[in-house]
This record gives sequence, structure tokens and C-alpha cells, in this order.
Amino acid sequence: MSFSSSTEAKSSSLGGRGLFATKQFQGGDVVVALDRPLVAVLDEQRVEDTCSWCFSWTELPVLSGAGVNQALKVNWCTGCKKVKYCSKKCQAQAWKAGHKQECKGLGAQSEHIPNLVHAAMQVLAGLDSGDSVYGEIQKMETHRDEFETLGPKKWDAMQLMAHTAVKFIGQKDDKANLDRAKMVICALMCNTSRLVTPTFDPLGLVLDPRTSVINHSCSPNAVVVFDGPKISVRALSNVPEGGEVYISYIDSSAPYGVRQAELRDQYFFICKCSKCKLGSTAPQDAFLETSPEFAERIKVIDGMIDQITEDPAWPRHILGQSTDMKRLSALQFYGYSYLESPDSQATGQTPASLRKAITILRNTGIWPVSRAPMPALYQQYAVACLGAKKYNEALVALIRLHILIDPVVYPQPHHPVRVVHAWTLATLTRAVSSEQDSPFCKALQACGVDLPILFLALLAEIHTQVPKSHGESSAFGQMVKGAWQTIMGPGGELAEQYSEQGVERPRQQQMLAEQINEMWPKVKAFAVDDALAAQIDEALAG
Ligand SMILES: C[S@@+](CC[C@H](N)C(=O)[O-])C[C@H]1O[C@@H](n2cnc3c(N)ncnc32)[C@H](O)[C@@H]1O
Repeated sequence: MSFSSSTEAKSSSLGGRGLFATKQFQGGDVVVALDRPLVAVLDEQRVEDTCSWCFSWTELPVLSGAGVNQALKVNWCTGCKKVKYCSKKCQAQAWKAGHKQECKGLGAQSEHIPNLVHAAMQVLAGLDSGDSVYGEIQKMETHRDEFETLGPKKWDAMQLMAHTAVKFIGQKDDKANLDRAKMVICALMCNTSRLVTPTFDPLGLVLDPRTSVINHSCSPNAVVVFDGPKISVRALSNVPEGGEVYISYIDSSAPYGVRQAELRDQYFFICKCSKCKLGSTAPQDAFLETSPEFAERIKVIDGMIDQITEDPAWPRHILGQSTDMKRLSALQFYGYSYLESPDSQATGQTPASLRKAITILRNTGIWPVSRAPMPALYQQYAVACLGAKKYNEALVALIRLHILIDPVVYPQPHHPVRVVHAWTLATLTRAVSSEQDSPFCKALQACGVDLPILFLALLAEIHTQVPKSHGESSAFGQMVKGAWQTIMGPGGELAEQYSEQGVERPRQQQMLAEQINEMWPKVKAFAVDDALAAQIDEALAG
């Protein structure tokens, strides 16, 4: 089966089907491009402020932006009052594509319909329409037998969802329809992915056979990027002609045991990718050399170990049976318990609690900043700080993320997540640098971190990478281009600033490059040096 002119879906050595390249792709090339996924539903939190057809989001998340159009108004579908659209055009397209089949059923419900049920309604309506792309969904892995063996509680809940979808879409609840709906629910459970903005803010869930056919690897060679309703799968590294395309279904920076458990529990397979073949000896699972104080430092966890080992998620964290390894396992579990995940016992997402988790792991003296769960803790800490308007703290965390973590977790400089993190850092750097005389800016300056130059360095980096990460014509690409022209373009802010200092245009670019080259080593030193960070912490506390 050919899904595009340069790929084909065929049998994979991993079992089932996979997507294969029929020509060679280089890092940054578009492997698959879709104008819109076949099935897409918004999260309950996004229904009121997002167009259900083009996914234009009208709320501005902190420091994000691409795909957000605050000037836009979204209005309820007058029929069901369950979905909103930003224009008559979007409404008409949605109606034609399938909303006409679901509108009555959605409208009859007083509450928000769970995403999976709503998505199943769209698939069932699509299957009835006879459109051959929907037919492809019936070829997907469903793991129905495995779902049935998960126990009556889980399977009963899935059967109930199937039954509800059949009822809400107005089909007869006979055995044939119910069986088909159960297949659809199973397919959705192990094939949907998150619908996100170009800057990875969550919006809902999607299913499309043309992307769901892609198998998983913990060292993926491709990544999925959204641009409003458009989806592209972009190569991260070289994919040879005939080679299989892999994306990562999970956080592939997680330790071996956590990755294996997630893939087994959610997707029913044992991952045998190149990284998993190394087991827990892979570099990302390693700790730093122990120091003489190490044994004392990791005793902090002792009081909590008994409580932790009662948790069903404990086995995936076990790193070894010696006392020290048991303590490290418990610390890993403890760090994870601070992250948002369905099976974590989230103990809070405030900047203070996340910071505490980071500090405890860091104080072991052997926990690399790029070893899980540190990267996720840093990301969530930065997000929590931004939400709490603690911009200076967020800036320090994002500098560490940019310098120490992202190059390890996302090795390709054009990895879209890495580029988006850089964009967030750049935007924040510019905002914070507007208060040059604040004690925080002065403390950073004393460490050699010149915020206006840092901003320009990041903007230059993002501008170079965006054609490969998101594409120049995408909303994110256009936003970056706009910023670049306003600041770096002829007659832009920078040119004006240099002209005021008497520096002529030919020398301006060279001068900027020199300033950037001089600054980077200082920013790197700042990011690695805990003493400098402590100095900043003091300034922040003051
Ligand atoms: C989104 S689908 C991918 C397409 C699937 N192979 C098919 O034929 O429909 C996810 C399912 O594919 C299989 N799969 C994906 N990646 C795999 C891997 N690395 N090793 C083994 N099975 C994998 C698992 O059965 C998983 O539940």
C-alpha cells in the first residue's frame, strides 16, 4: 500500500506493518505530509477556545504563540453546542467531513463526551461512509486479545465506550455493530497520538492510518510535527531508500525499565530497538562516578523506601538489588512521582515542589542533569515557573535545559522540541533583558551572561534550524522569520542599534558573530557551575 509517492506501508520485521522509505531522506526532509488527520478531537479544556476543524487556538499560552490567534473568535455549532468553529468555511468543511453524522448525537448529551468515545463515533461514521481511508483503520493492530486479558474492569470500561459510541452515532446496537465498535476502541487505544500545537502545547488526540502505521524506536529517525491541522513527519536523521521510518511513542529519554514498561503496558510489545538492546547499560541510564559522600547523601530516601515499594509502578524503576542501587531506584521513582503521568502519585506541580525534586536528585552528586527524570523535571519546572510568573527562575532553568540537557536528549540541532525550547528561552530572554538594571540581570551579567546577546544568538540558531524542524512556510517558521526580519533584517532593530554606535552594515554581522562567540563559553560555564547557580539563587531570593 502506498501512502505517498516516497513511502510505502508494508510488512515490518517488528511484526505487523511499518512505513518504509522508497527514496532516501536526509535530516529535516518531510517524509509524510497530511493536510488534516482523518480523526481528531479536542480535549475538554480546549473545546471552548479552539476551532474544532482548523485547530486555531485563541488563548495565548505563556511564551508560546505559533498556531495561536487571539484576534479570532470561535462560535458554537448551533446544532450540538459541543464544538466551536472559527469561520463558516471551517464549519462547512467539518460538516461535510462527518460532523453531520455526529451532531445530533453530540447535542443530545448534557456533558462533554470522552475523547475516545467521540473519536470512535467519527471512525464509525467514516466506516459507514465507505471512504477507503477509514477502511485502513480496520487493518491496524488492535491487540484485542491482550485488552481482553487485562481484566474485567478495564475490558468492561472499553466495552462500555464501544456501546456508547454506537448509541451516540445513532447506529443499531446489534452484535455486528458492537463488535466493530470494540475493534475501533482497541485500535484507538494503541494507535492514537496527541494533537498538539506547533510548539507542542496539547490540544487533543488524532488518528490517521497514514501516520499510525509508523512503528516505534527509542532512537527514532523521524518525528511528528503539527502546523494547525497539517501534520508532517520529518526525518531526524538519514533514512536510506528501503529503510523503515520510526518515531518515538514515549519519552525516549526515560530509563530502560520505564520505557519497556510503558511500551508493554500501552502498546503490548517488547522494544528491541538499538537503545533497548543495550538495556540499562545505555549511556543515558548511567550515573556519574560516585564520590566519597555519595553513600551518605542517598540515605535521604531510606525513610520512604517501604512506602514506595508498595506502589504498582515500583518494578519498572528497579535498577539493582544492592542497598545503594535500591536507594537510587527509589530516588528515580521519587523523581518520577513529581511528573504528570497517569500512574504517578503526583505530589504537586508547583515550582517549589519540582525544584525540591531536582535538588534531591542533584544532591546525590552522581545524577547527571540529562539523566531521567531530570530533563522532564527541568521542563516542568520551567513551565510551572512561567505559569507562576517567576520569569527569572524559568530563565535559569531554560538555560540549563538548552545547554546541558537538550543536546543529549535531542541530539539533532533541528529536533523540533529542541528548537521550540530554544524559542521559549529566546522569548523569555528578550522579556527579562528589558529590565537590564534589575539585580537578577546584573548578577547574570557578572557571570558573563549578556542577555541581549544571548537573545540574538538564540534567534540566529532558531532561524538556521527552523526550515528543517518545522518548515519555513509553517506558522512557526513564519513567526521566526518575522522576528528575524524585525531584529536582524536591513533597517531592523539591530542595524539601527549598531548604526547609533557608528558601526557600518558590513561590519555589523561580523561584530555580532564575535560577541556571540565570546559569550557562549560563559553561558556554558554558568549552566554547569552549581556555585554560579547558587549565586543567582541568592540574587533571586533577595
Ligand atoms: C501505531 S501501531 C504501528 C503500526 C503497526 N505495526 C501496525 O501494523 O498497525 C503500534 C503497534 O505496532 C507494534 N509496534 C510498534 N513499534 C514496535 C516495535 N518497535 N517493536 C514491536 N512492535 C512494535 C505494536 O504492536 C504496537 O502496538
